[in-house]
This record gives sequence, structure tokens and C-alpha cells, in this order.
Amino acid sequence: MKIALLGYGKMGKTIEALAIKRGHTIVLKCDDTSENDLKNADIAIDFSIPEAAFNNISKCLNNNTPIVSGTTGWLDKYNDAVALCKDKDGAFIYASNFSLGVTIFFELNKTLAKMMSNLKEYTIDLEEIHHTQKLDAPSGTAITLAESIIDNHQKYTQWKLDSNAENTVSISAKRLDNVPGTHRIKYVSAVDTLEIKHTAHSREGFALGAIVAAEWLVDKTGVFTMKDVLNIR
Ligand SMILES: NC(=O)C1=CN([C@@H]2O[C@H](COP(=O)(O)OP(=O)(O)OC[C@H]3O[C@@H](n4cnc5c(N)ncnc54)[C@H](O)[C@@H]3O)[C@@H](O)[C@H]2O)C=CC1
Ligand SMILES: O=C(O)C1=N[C@H](C(=O)O)C[C@H](O)C1
Repeated sequence: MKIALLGYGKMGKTIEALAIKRGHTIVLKCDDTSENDLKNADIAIDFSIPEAAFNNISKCLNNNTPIVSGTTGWLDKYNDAVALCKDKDGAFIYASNFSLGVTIFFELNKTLAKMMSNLKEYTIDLEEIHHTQKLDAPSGTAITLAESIIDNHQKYTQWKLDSNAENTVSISAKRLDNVPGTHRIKYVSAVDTLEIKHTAHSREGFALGAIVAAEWLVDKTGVFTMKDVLNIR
């Protein structure tokens, strides 16, 4: 595939290295708002910044270029991106986390929230840890996890950073040097603790997932998720 990289930072560079190893060609590396010609690209992969993501995605959909986006912190406009994709008969995948491990972790989280839903003894504690350059907090992955808990556990109706409020999934966001991304959910009672955790060892898992998603999306139309790509039911 001929790939346009929208965002050529830590993720853009990791994707470039892995995409070349898989036999793809990088035809565009865009790292700012400058106008770029997408016509040579089969697909675009956006790992940029929250303020740029929606504009990049719109540009691709308006140019009939399939687009894979992993940028976090722009989801207030997600429904607009979905509407534009349908209007243009385009192809679009967004995931707050493209790694295979986290795609499975999302399913574990949903199942666990359903199982804990009637157990009033337990309170929840969601923690994410990332490197100090990360612009957004909480992480997109933590928000996806919290929203899924809210959808599947009868007690919780909202999420907030560092909150003691009733019915609230409290998220703690820590920033430490060189941490690629760690997410942990704990259910704590007076007598025990039950926890699930995903630890990324590097950015390679995110990059591989985004490339696999691009390979899968390139000849399709529609709005998809990583569950579609990995055929998870
Ligand atoms: N969904 C996933 O699996 C993952 C998502 N991410 C997200 O991806 C995004 C990028 O992460 P990193 O590469 O670590 O950040 P980074 O800060 O290393 O790279 C972002 C790059 O985007 C560039 N940029 C700024 N304006 C732009 C524009 N208008 N168009 C294109 N590029 C522009 C910046 O100059 C910078 O080089 C973040 O939102 C992060 O949360 C990161 C890792 C995995
Ligand atoms: O910024 C990062 O690095 C990451 N961002 C994503 C997020 O916000 O969830 C995914 C991953 O955890 C790394």
C-alpha cells in the first residue's frame, strides 16, 4: 500500500519503520497544517494532535482516501466524522488504542463490569500511566474503558479525573518518563481486590494494530472499529 502519514512524531515514525518492513511505501509525511496532496496515497494514517485530527480526517474523507485515526482527545467531533464518512461513502476506522492486547482488554473490561454490576461491596479505581510528553489526560484508552464500565455497570453514570463522587468512575492519570501506556482497573472491597491490567512494552503494538487496520480497510467502505478488523464477537 502507498501510505500517507498524517503526524510524523513518535507514532508516525514507529509506523513508518514497521510499514516498510511489511512491504508498504510511505508517500507522504505531514507534520503540520500545510496543504498536502493525498492523491498518491491508497490510505492515510493519522497520529497527530487533538486539535488537528478532525481536520485531517475530513480532508481524507473529502478526497476519497480511506483513513485510520489513532489520535486521542478530539472525540467531541467523532459523530461529525462518522456522518461525513457516510455522506462521502468513505472508509474510516478510529480506535483509542490499536494494540491487539488492548482490544482484548476492552472486552475483558466489559465482561467484568457486567459481572460486578450487582456487587455493591466493590468500588472501582481506574488508573492510566503514560510518558510525560502526552498532551491529553485522561488517555483516550482510559475514557473508552470508563465509558464501557458506565454502559455495563448499574452503579456508574459518569467518569471524572480524581473524584470521590458517588456513581463516578474516578480516573487517575499519572505521567512518568518513558512509559508507553499502562491501564489498570481495580475493584476493591473490604476483604479483597480484583484487578485487570494492560502494559504496553513499547509503541510497536499500537503501530502494528494501525497498519493491520489500514491493510484491512483499504478496499472497504464504511465506519469500522478494531473489533471488525480482528473479527471479535
Ligand atoms: N490509538 C492508539 O493506539 C494510540 C494513540 N496515540 C495518540 O496518537 C497521537 C500522537 O501520538 P505521538 O506520536 O506519541 O505524539 P507526538 O507528539 O510524538 O506526534 C504528534 C505529531 O503530530 C504533529 N502535528 C501537529 N499538527 C499537525 C497537523 N495539523 N497535521 C499532522 N501532524 C501534526 C506534531 O508536529 C507531532 O510531530 C496522540 O493523540 C496519542 O494520544 C498514541 C499511541 C497509540
Ligand atoms: O499518547 C500515547 O502515547 C498513547 N495514547 C493513547 C491513549 O491516549 O489512550 C494510547 C496509548 O495508551 C498511548
